[in-house]
Amino acid sequence: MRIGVPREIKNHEYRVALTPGGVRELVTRGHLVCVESDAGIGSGYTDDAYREAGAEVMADVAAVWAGTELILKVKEPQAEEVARLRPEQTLFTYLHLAAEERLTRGLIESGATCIAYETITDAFGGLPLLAPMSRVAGRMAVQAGAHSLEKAQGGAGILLPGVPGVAPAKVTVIGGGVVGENAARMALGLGAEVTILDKSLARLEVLDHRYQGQIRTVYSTRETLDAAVRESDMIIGAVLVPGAAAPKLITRAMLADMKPGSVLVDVAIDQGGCFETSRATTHAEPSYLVDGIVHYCVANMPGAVARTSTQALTNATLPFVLALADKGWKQALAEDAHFRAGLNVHAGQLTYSAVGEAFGIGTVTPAQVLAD
Ligand SMILES: NC(=O)C1=CN([C@@H]2O[C@H](COP(=O)(O)OP(=O)(O)OC[C@H]3O[C@@H](n4cnc5c(N)ncnc54)[C@H](O)[C@@H]3O)[C@@H](O)[C@H]2O)C=CC1
Ligand SMILES: CC(=O)C(=O)O
Ligand SMILES: [Mg+2]
Repeated sequence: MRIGVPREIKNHEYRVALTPGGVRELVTRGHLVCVESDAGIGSGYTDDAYREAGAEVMADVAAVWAGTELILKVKEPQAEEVARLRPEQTLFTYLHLAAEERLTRGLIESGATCIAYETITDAFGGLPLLAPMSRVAGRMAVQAGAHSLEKAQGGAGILLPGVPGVAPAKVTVIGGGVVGENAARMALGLGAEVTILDKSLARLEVLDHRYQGQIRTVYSTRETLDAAVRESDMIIGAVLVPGAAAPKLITRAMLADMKPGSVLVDVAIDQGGCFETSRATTHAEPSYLVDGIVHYCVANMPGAVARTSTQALTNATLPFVLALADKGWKQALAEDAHFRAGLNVHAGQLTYSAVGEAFGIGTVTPAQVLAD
């Protein structure tokens, strides 16, 4: 199969969808991999490293898209990339469609087969291609939040761990999944006082057991959210309803109850955000103030630590990439129900019901598509 790896073009996105090691795996199996010049440079991989691994490095981005059957990316396609997609092509990348109606309609119109990393499932109820980046984003959320608490960023001027004689900051994490647990671990390690809110008692039980009282676990209700808003110096939004738009858990009116200069880090922004006042930002201008509260809402946080993130992402995607290349999308998805859950769009039809519900678009199931 001919496989294309374009350079990522989203603002301050430095990851790449395949390492030279991944290229070598594909080439060894007889596939042809076309990598756009400088696609890996932000992650520390030179064009020569890709050539040595057996890739064809192409300066012309149009040729990478035009000459290949499978396109591997990291971030959702930008408008100029959607325009390059063809009906016979398969696109494998993060999509986060429930947050972007225009992109959803664009992919439907393209006629291409679009498989989202973030909706692929595993046998343990997890999301194995979201998890590596959720670990990165969870850990980064505390770094970003700590920076945002500094006066120069509009923050309250609080040092997360405090110092002897001065109390540490209070950090609340809403959603104790992969992002939430990683954020809580970092905040704990830095000496903050950490609380996790979740709707899942089973998840809170796991966290309680794992952290042996070092992290408070609280069932998420209107009442406990109100208390978190009043008491916290930093709140990290880390909820997920897979594939669906994030629920708005903190409204604008609630900001009035927060301490001035407190910080909201909305990691769930890639699914639309879980705070009413969140809007997606980029690493160029990551935060803004609303009613005296600092908002950090970068939708591609792992892009800033591209070397770590590219390696972690491609470790997880490679087995799925190999299956697509060896078998073609139809057989690969037919043989694996968890991989099939990644199918979001095929031949002009939406195949993911939570996205259909978000935008009032009719859907068919992946199983129906495969039966055709
Ligand atoms: N901004 C960025 O750069 C990145 C964002 N993300 C996003 O972070 C979000 C979280 O991802 P993961 O931690 O991997 O998901 P996860 O599925 O591991 O965890 C989500 C948690 O939220 C809980 N939850 C759901 N609804 C809730 C509610 N109403 N109240 C309280 N808790 C609730 C669930 O019980 C679950 O424990 C996703 O939207 C993901 O796409 C992930 C990586 C990078
Ligand atoms: C998960 C995601 O959207 C990211 O890593 O950018
Ligand atoms: Mg996005």
